[in-house]
Amino acid sequence: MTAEKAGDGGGILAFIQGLKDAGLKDVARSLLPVAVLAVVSAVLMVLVPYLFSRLIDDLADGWTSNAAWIVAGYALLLGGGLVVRHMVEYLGYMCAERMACAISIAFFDRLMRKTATFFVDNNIVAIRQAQARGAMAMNVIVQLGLGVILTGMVQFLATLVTLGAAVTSAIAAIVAAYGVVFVGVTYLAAARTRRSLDAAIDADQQVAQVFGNVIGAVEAVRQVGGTTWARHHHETQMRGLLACWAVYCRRRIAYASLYGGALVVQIGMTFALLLPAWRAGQLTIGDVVLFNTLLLQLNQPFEAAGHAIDDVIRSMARLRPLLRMWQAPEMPMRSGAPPVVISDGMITFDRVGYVHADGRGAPKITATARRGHITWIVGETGAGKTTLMRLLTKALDPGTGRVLIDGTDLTDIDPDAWYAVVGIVPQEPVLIADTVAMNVTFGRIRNEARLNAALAAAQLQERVHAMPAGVETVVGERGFRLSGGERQRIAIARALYNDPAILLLDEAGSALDPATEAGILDGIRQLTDRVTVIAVTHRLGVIQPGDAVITLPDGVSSVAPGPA
Ligand SMILES: Nc1ncnc2c1ncn2[C@@H]1O[C@H](COP(=O)(O)OP(=O)(O)OP(=O)(O)O)[C@@H](O)[C@H]1O
Repeated sequence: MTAEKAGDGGGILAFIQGLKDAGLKDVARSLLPVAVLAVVSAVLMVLVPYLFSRLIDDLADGWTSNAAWIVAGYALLLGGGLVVRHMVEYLGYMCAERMACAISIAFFDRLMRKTATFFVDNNIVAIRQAQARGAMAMNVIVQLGLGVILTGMVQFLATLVTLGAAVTSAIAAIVAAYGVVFVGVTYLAAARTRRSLDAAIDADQQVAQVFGNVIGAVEAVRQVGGTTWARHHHETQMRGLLACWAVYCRRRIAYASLYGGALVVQIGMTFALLLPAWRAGQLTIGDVVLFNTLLLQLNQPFEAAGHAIDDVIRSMARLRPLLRMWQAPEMPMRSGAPPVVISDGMITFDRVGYVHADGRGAPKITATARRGHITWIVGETGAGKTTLMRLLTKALDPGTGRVLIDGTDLTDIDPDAWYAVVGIVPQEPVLIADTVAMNVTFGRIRNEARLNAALAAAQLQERVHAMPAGVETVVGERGFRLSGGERQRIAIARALYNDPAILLLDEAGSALDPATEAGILDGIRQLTDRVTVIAVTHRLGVIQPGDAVITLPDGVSSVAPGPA
């Protein structure tokens, strides 16, 4: 628990630093005028009843010329106070929304740099939930901080000053003590129930993770008759979450008696002091009215401040999943790193190996890939082919040995600089719900000639031109309006679009018919005089004489004798 809390502290600092980098300073600056207005609003909340009490005393003495002025001032301040309170509320809301916007932008930037492992551990629903809840939590913290905690504190101080002057300093001290007890009990209750609150937040995040897993695989779940299981699983999790919240709420209710007790003591003590003073003629009836109004009014900010502190603590807990993700390791980027210059295009595996957490992975490989032919990586399933490819795509860093690119250690090459020269076709193509053109260019500058050339090289040009809107055809969620082979060919076109110096294909033809795969490979072979091509395959028939083969787990580089 202690380590976790310390981690949270570090997380908050890193989080604040990240927000500063994302332009939070501007948002923070815009909070200042709202804070000033919050102070004005709090002062008015005390000034107005004070004026009213003076008016009553004036009226009790008979009508004086002052009374008209006091009534006018009272009415104006009452109206003005209302306007200022609304301004604080909505300007605070605007600042909070700006802060939420800054958080979303900064978090998105961070996600872009997260390691591949991060996306293995967290699904999109869980990430989105952490982001939305975190932004909402910051929103609550800002709004309550300005509108309730700051206002409440200033109102409290102004009331004390007013009560001290108009009534007695002893009563002011009792009220202050009540405030301290109220806020102290709130803090204590929040601290004591923090464990059950954290458990509820963690359970909530778990629900999101499972929700994302099941909804992401909904068709498969339906097809195996797993909907009852999925529903039950989700319901069990939701009930577990509810149980966590019930424990938290029950514990909080137990603290309510402390608030009640504090209020009884406060009222009893203050009236015990006040009434004898009034009977002795030391206080006017106006003073008693003022005291009563302020005391009742004072209880509100105490309660509101108590709830606000509670909400802020709850919001801090809700920030935790976001903070954890915020702090998760990122790919080491080197700002201003020079572009990678590929000269010979020689890739050397120098005793390269990687072991996953489960002890499996890629064995130590020593081999070389050159231009002039395709270098195939083959081996039985689970031998470590994809793991080796993930080392080449910098999704993983070697556990042992090095990958050298024209003699330079790949670990020392900036990811962005590397991705500018490499084309990657993963084992499972990733498409977004956008057009064919967008799925090929993927945010790179669009060039019609290159787009068409890439589609042609992927044997997709004819098929795309036959589509209703050609390259502007929308492919559906994850490209599901296309066939598996078409999705794979879009991924190939995407890899070729930027004219890469190195091409990495991980079973890129697994969903294609032999003729289409052979056609694409013929085109790729023609590129090998200027492109280093490394490809994983299970179909040994695609290997041609002159190709190089790295067989896992041995990792021996050899020239294939011919088609199998
Ligand atoms: N992220 C991971 N965490 C733990 N183990 C992993 C991870 N990724 C892969 N593995 C394990 O490492 C081993 C090698 O996996 P890899 O995907 O590299 O094999 P492969 O040769 O590409 O297999 P296939 O031919 O079936 O695609 C497998 O046993 C796999 O279970």
